[in-house]
Amino acid sequence: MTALLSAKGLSRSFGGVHAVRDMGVEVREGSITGLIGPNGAGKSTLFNLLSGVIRPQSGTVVYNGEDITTLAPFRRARRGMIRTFQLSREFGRLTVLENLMLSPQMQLGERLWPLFSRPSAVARGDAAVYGRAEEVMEIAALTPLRDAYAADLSGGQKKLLELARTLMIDCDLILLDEPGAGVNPALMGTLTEMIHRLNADHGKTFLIVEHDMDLIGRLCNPVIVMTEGTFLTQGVFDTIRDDPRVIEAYLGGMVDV
Ligand SMILES: Nc1ncnc2c1ncn2[C@@H]1O[C@H](COP(=O)(O)OP(=O)(O)OP(=O)(O)O)[C@@H](O)[C@H]1O
Repeated sequence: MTALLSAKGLSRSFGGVHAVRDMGVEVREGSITGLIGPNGAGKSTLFNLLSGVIRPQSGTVVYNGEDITTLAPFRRARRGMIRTFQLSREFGRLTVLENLMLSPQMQLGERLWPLFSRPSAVARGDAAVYGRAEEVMEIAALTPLRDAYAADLSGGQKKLLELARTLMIDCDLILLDEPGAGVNPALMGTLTEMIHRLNADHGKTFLIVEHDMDLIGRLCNPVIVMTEGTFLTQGVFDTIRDDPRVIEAYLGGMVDV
């Protein structure tokens, strides 16, 4: 399999802190690749560099053979690469359906104002967008919640909505930032199953940053380990878990892998 996303020599400092230094990463097409590391290892900064939220001070990011190092996030989205955020970014006073219908405009950098100034346009919507929203709600088990306000959803339901919103545009690569954070065990099963199905049945490639090792172990191959801003190792989860260098990196932070 070829690399859908590849980054080389990425570095980014904040003041004197080298959050990411000389970091390389490859995400194979069709994989669910995990990214782990102790607190402060640089995972979120790397995610921000890969998704274009911040620019690297050195290094390159290549997606689908194209150098996208300096492209804005919405331009990356237009090329088929979408990300979610650790804290869900839904509109609390809109329903699940309305959030989904707004999502393409948001992700593709189009103007939102006309939609808010003409709320009936959201309700009516474009037939194709409405149809896609119905499909996505089915995939994400959100159909029973279609008219619920996003603000009233549980933490786990918000994570499902966040993931569902990425499906509203035609994307190949989804970057998930801690999808399991704040999700109760019952919904964790639904979320894990959804990611698995999107990969196996819909051909989506994933890069997932996650602290929940159960989710990483169940879904991800390979698993990339970062520590102190840079690449430590990568491999299958069972090997990574027993690697003394990985244990040492985590034990420095007094956390079991
Ligand atoms: N905007 C910023 N300004 C200053 N320092 C920052 C900034 N962003 C990140 N850092 C620092 O860079 C280092 C890496 O942080 P980062 O959030 O990328 O790590 P992480 O692996 O995602 O951590 P966690 O697992 O706790 O979310 C940390 O020392 C952090 O304090």
